[in-house]
Amino acid sequence: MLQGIFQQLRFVLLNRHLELALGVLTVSVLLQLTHSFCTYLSRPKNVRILSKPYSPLTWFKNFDFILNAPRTILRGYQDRGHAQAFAIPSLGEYTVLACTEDDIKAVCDIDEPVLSFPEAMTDRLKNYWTMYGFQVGDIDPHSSIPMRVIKVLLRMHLPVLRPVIESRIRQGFEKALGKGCRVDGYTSVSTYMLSRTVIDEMNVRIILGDELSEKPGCVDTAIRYTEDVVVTAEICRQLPSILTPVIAPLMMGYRRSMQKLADFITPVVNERIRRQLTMDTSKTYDDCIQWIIESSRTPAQRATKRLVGQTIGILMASSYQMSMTLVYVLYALCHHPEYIPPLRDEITRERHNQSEDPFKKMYLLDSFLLEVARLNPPEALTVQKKVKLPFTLPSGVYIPPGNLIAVPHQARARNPDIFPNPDQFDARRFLPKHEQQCETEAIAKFTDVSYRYLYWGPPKKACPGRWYVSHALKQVIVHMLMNYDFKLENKSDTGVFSWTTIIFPSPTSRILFRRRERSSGN
Ligand code: HEM
Repeated sequence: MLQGIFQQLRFVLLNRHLELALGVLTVSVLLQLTHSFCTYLSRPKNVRILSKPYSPLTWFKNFDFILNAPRTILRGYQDRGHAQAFAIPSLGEYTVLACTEDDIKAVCDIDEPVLSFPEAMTDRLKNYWTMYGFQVGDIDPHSSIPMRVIKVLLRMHLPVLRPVIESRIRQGFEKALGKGCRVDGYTSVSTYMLSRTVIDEMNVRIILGDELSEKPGCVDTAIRYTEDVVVTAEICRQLPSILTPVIAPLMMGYRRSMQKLADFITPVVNERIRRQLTMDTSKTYDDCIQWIIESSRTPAQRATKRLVGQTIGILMASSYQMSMTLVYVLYALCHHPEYIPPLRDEITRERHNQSEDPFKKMYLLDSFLLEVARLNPPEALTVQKKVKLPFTLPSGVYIPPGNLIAVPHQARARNPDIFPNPDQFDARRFLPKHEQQCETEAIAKFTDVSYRYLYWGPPKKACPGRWYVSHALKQVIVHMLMNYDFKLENKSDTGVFSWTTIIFPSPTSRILFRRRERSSGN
């Protein structure tokens, strides 16, 4: 019987092209209609919805969401005087945007089983297919392993890792600038590629350790892998989820970056486990692979594939947002060179003081980073959560399960009631009015979290990597400022483009670097 079905299928595929095309079209239209109807049934109530998912133009509107989501969200936020929640149909569900202080606090503070951040991320990143089978779930239900590794162990080791990070930064700059071309005494490089190379040189060492970061091809494979994940996940998001098990492996298999990365990591994991089991302490390690192994306790957590998937997951979480932030730092320094001399003075002063934490009193640097991040978030939305149980916001908006909820972070950063003169870049915005107050008042740090400034997510469960990000980015900025002069090749080439709610820096921008004559030798 099975043979008969295959023969019929073969016949249709070979001889009935027209019927086949019509069949595919009919199934697609039926799927879309069913989908629109289901989306309509689960629409949020008591809230303004910016457009209707069941209109015949839905597919075009999906394109609008893909290409213009940050602009649509900004308009929706401003139209209502920043004071009311609103909803937009995204790609198969509604995203409700919480705008009032009470709504925002509720979205930040309410978690599983009502609202879920991991589920929103799983839907988006298709972890199982893009992170070597890694899934959040029963094996480590509260993500305690990555939390301990990043929030406790990595943060604790930052002072001892400082020289290692510094040498990786130097290596990253040399590698990126080595590929540049000479222009009027400067070296011209792609701003994005420079940032990626420096950040990934550093992250690969911190996460995968000395041995792998020195292995030829490992850093480049890591860069290719994170690019592949973003492209694969975003394409799968546009298609019916039933196609993910087919499309995702095909796309991830095209350059084989995930498998190659796993091939680099697996023998190292196995060797480290062997050493742990035989109590061989002849070598010590200070990297995330080691801390993941030490933090994994149950047999399921300690399975090699799970340990490799967990490592790859952390590598992915650490990569693209950090390099995008470095691009925006470069743009800000080039567009506002007036901040370069005071930043250099602050660095020189703190070097003379030789304090244990060299960044503790670099107040301007913290304020500068807070301002760069305020105006250049990597996403238009923050605190993105999937609604798992029916949920009503304090303002009365009712959201059925299956929808998304989030805070319009980028739009809020331009709200004059929260940040006066919001469109102006002011690197001193987060500093007290008088310099003397820096010694007596609590000064804003780049790692601070608050309901007003949600760059790191919800205050009670914010990004665990923020201390590493802050520390590492400050080291990169200090290295750049003290060793190089730099300027953009074309100042107007620093725009951004968006794909759904992700905001990317322009890939065409180029930057010119030249060694400073009186380099401090950092
Ligand atoms: C500029 C760089 C970064 C930004 C802007 C950023 C921002 C965020 C945000 C907004 C969240 C979501 C929190 C939530 O809504 O619950 C998050 C989660 C997370 N981040 Fe980061 N992040 C950055 C870098 C990193 C790095 C370098 C690491 C790892 C070393 C990391 C590890 C994580 C992890 C593991 C989570 C999930 C936390 C959870 O499950 O609750 N991030 N990050």
